[in-house]
Amino acid sequence: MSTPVLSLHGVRKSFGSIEIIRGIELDVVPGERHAVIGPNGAGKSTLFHLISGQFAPTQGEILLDGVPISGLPPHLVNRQGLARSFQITNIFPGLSVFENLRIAVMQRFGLDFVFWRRASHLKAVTRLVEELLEQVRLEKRAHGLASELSYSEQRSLEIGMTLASDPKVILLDEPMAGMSHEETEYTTGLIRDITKGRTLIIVEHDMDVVFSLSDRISVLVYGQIIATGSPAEIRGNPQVREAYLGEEAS
Ligand SMILES: Nc1ncnc2c1ncn2[C@@H]1O[C@H](COP(=O)(O)OP(=O)(O)OP(=O)(O)O)[C@@H](O)[C@H]1O
Repeated sequence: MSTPVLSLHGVRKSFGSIEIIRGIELDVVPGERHAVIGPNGAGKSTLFHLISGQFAPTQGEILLDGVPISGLPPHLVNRQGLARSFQITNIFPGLSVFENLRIAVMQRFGLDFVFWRRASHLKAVTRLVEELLEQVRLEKRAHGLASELSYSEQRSLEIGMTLASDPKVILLDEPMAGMSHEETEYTTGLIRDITKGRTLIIVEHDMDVVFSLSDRISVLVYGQIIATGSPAEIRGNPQVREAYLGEEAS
């Protein structure tokens, strides 16, 4: 296995006296699409909060490209190269699709106003925004208001904003939540395209999506990873079937 881009060693998280994450060991390799699945309340969201810096672990270490990030606040974790989708609430509904993406690109550079007055710099930003529009297939909607997009288009925009920082690792938290079958199929294709050559970690309840999209799957049960493997390995794992997948995997 190549050197992991994200590693968790002995990661634990307690709230008061209750331990929710109970000693996670996980290596995610560059370029893989890795899903985390598990029953309700297993700790998937908590795990994402730990990786993206919303929570600090009670114990253990998280490394991004070999650099310790555990305990860093979200904006510094983001600067190290990890981007997490923050759902539609992150979109500015009164701005156009183009303007939303431009804000995300400008945040990436984080430079002051004087920088943005240079025409050449603005042109470079516009080019990046146009590339993102193409990647998330929103070119035709560029000048419409974000609030006028369909639900799945808003998710696409939000994914585009996540890509704007050119992250090493992308975290997507239930991207298909609330989507129709058609929207789910469309968004799965989009995620497959935009994550080519990138590293994705996804939490998703739709098992068709998980098994078709992932290179590897980790199964989280009661705060512990009980198995990590290819979709075929996970499907055939008796412990996983018993603890979680049950008849869904058949
Ligand atoms: N800030 C918190 N304080 C106390 N308990 C918490 C906190 N956040 C989460 N928990 C508890 O941790 C457990 C795991 O929650 P979490 O949301 O991580 O699970 P999940 O696997 O994402 O669930 P779901 O699939 O339903 O989204 C739950 O019992 C939850 O009540």
